[in-house]
Amino acid sequence: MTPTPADPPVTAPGTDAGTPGRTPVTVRGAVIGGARPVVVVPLTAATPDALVAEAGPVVAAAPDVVEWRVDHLADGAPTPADVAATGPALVAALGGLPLLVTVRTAAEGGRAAVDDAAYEALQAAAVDAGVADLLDVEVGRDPAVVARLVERAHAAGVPVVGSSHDFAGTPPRAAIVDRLLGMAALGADVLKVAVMPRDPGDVLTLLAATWEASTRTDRPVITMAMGELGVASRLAGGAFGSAATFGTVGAASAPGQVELGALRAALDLVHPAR
Ligand SMILES: O=C1C[C@@](O)(C(=O)O)C[C@@H](O)[C@@H]1O
Repeated sequence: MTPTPADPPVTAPGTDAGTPGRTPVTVRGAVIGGARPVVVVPLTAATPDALVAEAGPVVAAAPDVVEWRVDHLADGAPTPADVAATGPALVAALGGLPLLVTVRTAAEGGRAAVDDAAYEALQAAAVDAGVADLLDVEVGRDPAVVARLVERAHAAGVPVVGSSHDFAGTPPRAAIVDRLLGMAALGADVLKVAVMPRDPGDVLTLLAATWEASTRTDRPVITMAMGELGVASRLAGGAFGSAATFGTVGAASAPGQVELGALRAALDLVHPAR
């Protein structure tokens, strides 16, 4: 980018040296915003039994964080009671690995066709059941719902991952940066944006926005360009300031996710000293 007088000093992402005020989020030993991106593996089973079974090989592969895609439960129609009943068994199966709880709505590429009230109830159930180490909150929902969920999570000591998905395309760089920084203003502790690239230029836009945003906030930023075109962002996003990357052990939860072993090999190349 072309620095303007208003721009803060540019520093290497993921290094504490020279990055005043960078605030990593640490959950059960996983440092989000540390020297190297954390690897997150999603679980997408539709029934409680299948979810616990799905967790087995994931735990064996030892990712940094596990994501529970609650919207896949009950074939896309989970109730708060389902969350409260299923969550503890999953947590027990995870053997101490940190759990990110996500209800991905249909509007953002997920399975849950829920209104704001139902969305809030599902998320609240996860917090109240004590199963979430991190809570994904879609910042595009009703602002009052977002504010209440952030407050509820924080009252329970649960950091919030603000999230926004654009499955239709890639907004301009400034819009992506505004979206990320806007999440911080809403109280999110980690700021996450996923976009769908239409050409390689869109991937560059996403990476440029990642770098810019990560120099303008102390909070960890997570980004990815989805689909085949975006794979480079999942492998090398850490070099541009992204604090996490989603990989698979079995089922993927979004297009373009890379198998965990291959992802780790790439991270070893991109972040050799860490
Ligand atoms: O927000 C994200 C990122 C993601 O959409 C991806 O593209 O890897 C996968 C989702 O499961 C997760 O909630």
